[in-house]
Amino acid sequence: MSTNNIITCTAAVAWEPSKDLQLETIQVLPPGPDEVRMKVDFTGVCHTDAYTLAGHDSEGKFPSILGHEGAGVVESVGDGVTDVKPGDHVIPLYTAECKECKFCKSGRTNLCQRVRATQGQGVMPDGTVRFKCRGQDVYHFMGCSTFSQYTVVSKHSVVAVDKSAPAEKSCLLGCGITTGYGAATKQSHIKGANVAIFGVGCVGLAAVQGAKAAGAARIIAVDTNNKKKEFADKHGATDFINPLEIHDKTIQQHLVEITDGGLDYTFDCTGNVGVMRSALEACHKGWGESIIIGVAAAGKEISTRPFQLVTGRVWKGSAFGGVKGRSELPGIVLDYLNKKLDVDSFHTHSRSLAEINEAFHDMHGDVLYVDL
Ligand SMILES: NC(=O)C1=CN([C@@H]2O[C@H](COP(=O)(O)OP(=O)(O)OC[C@H]3O[C@@H](n4cnc5c(N)ncnc54)[C@H](OP(=O)(O)O)[C@@H]3O)[C@@H](O)[C@H]2O)C=CC1
Ligand SMILES: N[C@@H](CCC(=O)N[C@@H](CSC=O)C(=O)NCC(=O)O)C(=O)O
Ligand SMILES: [Zn+2]
Ligand SMILES: [Zn+2]
Repeated sequence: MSTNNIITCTAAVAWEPSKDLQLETIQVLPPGPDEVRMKVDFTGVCHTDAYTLAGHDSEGKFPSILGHEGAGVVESVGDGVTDVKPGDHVIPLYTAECKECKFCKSGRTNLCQRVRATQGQGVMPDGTVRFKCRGQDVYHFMGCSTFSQYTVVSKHSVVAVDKSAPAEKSCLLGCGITTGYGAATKQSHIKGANVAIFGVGCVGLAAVQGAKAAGAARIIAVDTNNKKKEFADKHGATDFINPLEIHDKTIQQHLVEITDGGLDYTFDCTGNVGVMRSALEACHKGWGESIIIGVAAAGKEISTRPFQLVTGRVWKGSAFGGVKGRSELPGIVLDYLNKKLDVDSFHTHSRSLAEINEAFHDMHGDVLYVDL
């Protein structure tokens, strides 16, 4: 049943790049056809939010409401919405799934394109926004905008999940954990493989966990921060290497030496293009595959000698872990509830919405959530 009321609530607005978010009273317009308005109960803060706020995203729009790692409850739905209803516990999806576009039907990717163009422009699929602040339009972000007590998303960008999942934990499945876990578990030959994961923050640790769950033989965590060793070990890494402690050779030379020719799979979870090169060149000749997960700043480019690819190494990438949100995320939430997937240990801090700028400052090296 559609609704016409405007909700007045609080949101953290990003007015301009590199400035603190401002707590504002905003108006959230009713959901239009094929749209869902939800109350956001909890949101994580992801490095991609920080990267966009810092002005590093070529698609970044201001003023906007950032945040894309949320969980909450459907408040109302527009005409044409059948998959979710008021009261459903939901997770918004920055990687939509319409189940009808060429991409969705290909069976080869999770990158649904149904709402992607307008999402990148910070607007709803009809080209308008649902947020107003101080009489001004405010842009959406990644189709989610979870740094608001209420948000509006496309029906293709939201999925209902088990009501028993605590939202302060399940919100983390809206991005970081699913991204790393999915990227590892979806590699078809990872069972018995030798794997290296570069950068073991939230995404990399989840990739470690996924590699272990999928039966990888050796899981080497590579990180410049020795404090991450304890976490990598806990999630299932067999080795921890700090590249800053490798002398007289590159990290990729070292990895190739200690793995009898290189890794079957490597994952970049740093967003650093130099690390991406190392990860590719640490792959085994003939078949090693390197998966780029990290998001590099606008204008950055990757490079390697083409010979690296001629001789069989494969460079590819992964968004949201290759996970199709509406089809697969409810199952991942169940994996969490059934203790197959550890989410709890990723929850390190809690903050109120009023403290969201502190949450950004805290984020370095940690995963946290914000109580709305
Ligand atoms: N493709 C996708 O769908 C998604 C991509 N991302 C992206 O993934 C990336 C990782 O996110 P997240 O895990 O939250 O980030 P974190 O910053 O938490 O983790 C990165 C880790 O890499 C370490 N590191 C930094 N430089 C190097 C280096 N040269 N070699 C090895 N390790 C290094 C960092 O150390 P230190 O602690 O000292 O900084 C940190 O431990 C980000 O770029 C993020 O934007 C996130 C979600 C989804
Ligand atoms: N907008 C950026 C690219 C940002 C990016 O790569 N986003 C990732 C998700 S990062 C999540 O925390 C992603 O899924 N990309 C696929 C997509 O379709 O956006 C730019 O313009 O470079
Ligand atoms: Zn994210
Ligand atoms: Zn689609």
